Amino acid sequence: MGEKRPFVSAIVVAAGSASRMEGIDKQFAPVGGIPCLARTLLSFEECREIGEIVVVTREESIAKVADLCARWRLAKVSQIVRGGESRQQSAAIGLACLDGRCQYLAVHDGARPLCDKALIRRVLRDAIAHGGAAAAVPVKDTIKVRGEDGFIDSTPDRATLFACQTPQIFEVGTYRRAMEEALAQGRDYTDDCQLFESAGRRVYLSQGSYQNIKITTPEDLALCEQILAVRGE
Ligand SMILES: Nc1ccn([C@@H]2O[C@H](COP(=O)(O)OP(=O)(O)OP(=O)(O)O)[C@@H](O)[C@H]2O)c(=O)n1
Ligand SMILES: C[C@](O)(CO)[C@H](O)COP(=O)(O)O
Repeated sequence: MGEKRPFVSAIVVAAGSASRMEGIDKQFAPVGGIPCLARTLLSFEECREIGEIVVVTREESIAKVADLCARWRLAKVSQIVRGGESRQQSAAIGLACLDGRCQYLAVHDGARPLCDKALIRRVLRDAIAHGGAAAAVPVKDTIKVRGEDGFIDSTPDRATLFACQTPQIFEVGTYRRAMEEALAQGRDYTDDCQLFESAGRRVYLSQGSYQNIKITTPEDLALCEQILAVRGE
């Protein structure tokens, strides 16, 4: 008999303001002919280890996201809720909606539509082994720390530097405690690893993918199309 698989929930955060997108609503922008958010959600839908998906969006987009879920037959989406002022607040709102069976929680940016199910599985395997894991890739450039005067202060050893991505997957009890403490103390982190680490827990860096880009500025949409063409999709 194999071991019982844990119940894994996903929170897809898509309630940002896309202020660097020059007016494009990136969650609904087409990526390979499919709205970005639908493509993101399909990867989690198709990953058999994922038991439910909570989508956090802007209030004015809730009906549009519901239509998108119906159109793309996203049966695992259990709730679509209004997000908060910061990414962490949006994650906290999603956290409050999870199925009581949830043991591991995957947090993923709605704006990363090229994450595939193999990547989700890889991070989940590491999260189960270590309590928490995040997709990450080695940085390609030499990174400089700039001083206030505009000159280079230092050059960290590149071999130790990784760009962190999502999904980031955690044992849910610790994540919940870390979130409660951070909210109570007014701490607000840009990613969930920092939150998990604030509870004294370590996060393993899993092998991410250079294709798993976050749509942040308009040229990232063109980059997505090129990546899909390389993949033959
Ligand atoms: N209050 C917020 C802020 C961000 N996000 C989500 O977190 C992910 C990563 O954030 P980012 O790419 O920075 O998105 P935006 O906040 O939309 O972009 P910007 O910072 O350019 O305004 C996105 O999927 C975004 O929708 C969220 O759910 N709620
Ligand atoms: C979580 C994240 O995607 C890791 O790269 C990132 O920190 C979120 O992006 P933001 O621009 O800081 O909201």
